[in-house]
Amino acid sequence: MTSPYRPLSGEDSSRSVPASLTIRRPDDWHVHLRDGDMLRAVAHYTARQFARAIIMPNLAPPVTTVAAARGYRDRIMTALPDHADFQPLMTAYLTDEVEPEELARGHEEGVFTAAKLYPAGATTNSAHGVTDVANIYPVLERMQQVGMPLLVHGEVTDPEIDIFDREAVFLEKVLTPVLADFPSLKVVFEHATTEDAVQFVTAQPEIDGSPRIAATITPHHLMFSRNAIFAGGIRPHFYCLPIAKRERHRLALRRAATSGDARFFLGTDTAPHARPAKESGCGCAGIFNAPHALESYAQVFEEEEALDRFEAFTSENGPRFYGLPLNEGTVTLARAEVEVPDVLTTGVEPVVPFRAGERTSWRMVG
Ligand SMILES: NC(=O)N[C@@H](CC(=O)O)C(=O)O
Ligand SMILES: [Zn+2]
Ligand SMILES: [Zn+2]
Repeated sequence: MTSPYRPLSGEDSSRSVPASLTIRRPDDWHVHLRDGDMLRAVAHYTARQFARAIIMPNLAPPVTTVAAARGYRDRIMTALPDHADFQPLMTAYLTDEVEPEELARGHEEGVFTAAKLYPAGATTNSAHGVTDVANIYPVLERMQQVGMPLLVHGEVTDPEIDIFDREAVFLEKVLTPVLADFPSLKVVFEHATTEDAVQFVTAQPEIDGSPRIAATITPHHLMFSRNAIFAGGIRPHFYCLPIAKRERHRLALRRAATSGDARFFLGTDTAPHARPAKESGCGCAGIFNAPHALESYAQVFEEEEALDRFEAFTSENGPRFYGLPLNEGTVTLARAEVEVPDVLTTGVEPVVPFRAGERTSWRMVG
């Protein structure tokens, strides 16, 4: 089968690529760990590579209260091997009904790091999301007051809007007024997929010399364009939301991620679904990239000849934006291949990982 990825440009022998790379321990600023059997099957992949992760709250039912977030945090820690050195950073799922005081209390008590806006119907488990951003204005007011960041799945849900345009329309119709109405609210534009989003983020003025908006970028949106979803047939394991866009956008994301600009940082959006739920007449959106996420990012930075900016993207820009300390300790990647399995069968249900059957060009070794 031909690979839908851009070929490694490492064939050029005039370029010197280090045999290994040691960086400050990284964090993952956008992760779906799920719950129950799936949580137990996947959590260790994220904890192996990352010191901390922003845990998405789109469970069924969603995580909307401080008590639910504490319970979920405990289940995550229980699912990990003993002595795992990993800190889940919890988020609240915004609904039309969420109470501003519940969020503020969760933030004050150190349970909620941030709150997540899913427009109702935009993506997996978003049925309880916000139907009109006007409904959460009192919540945004309170978040702005207490300095709690707003994380957004930035797509409009109007079925009249073409799926490839939903991110750009969200920027204009939803995010622009929110930023104007809440001038000191901090925002993370999650899983940016368009040149429009890159330009939008870089165009926003800073507050007192610090960015007030940043964006996470996934490995998969850096590695393939929408052609991969249709390469020789329909390939459900390349389907996620926001959907991959045309090549021009992928190249803009690669420039942003590797630029060293502090407003762009690592967020894998690892989103496991059991194989039957992906390989279906109506397959779920989401790509499970946790097993080799760092390896994938390293490959992109190598291809862009930007390995000197890798650590800023993986380990510095995120904590600085969130106002958290940088991690102590390091991880090391070697310029060596790993064969990604076709399917992972350690859980109750099989899950197909990102890059299944491919060889990575980097390997995390410690
Ligand atoms: N990214 C996805 O395609 N899916 C995510 C939800 C999300 O991040 O939008 C999921 O929870 O499966
Ligand atoms: Zn999303
Ligand atoms: Zn996500």
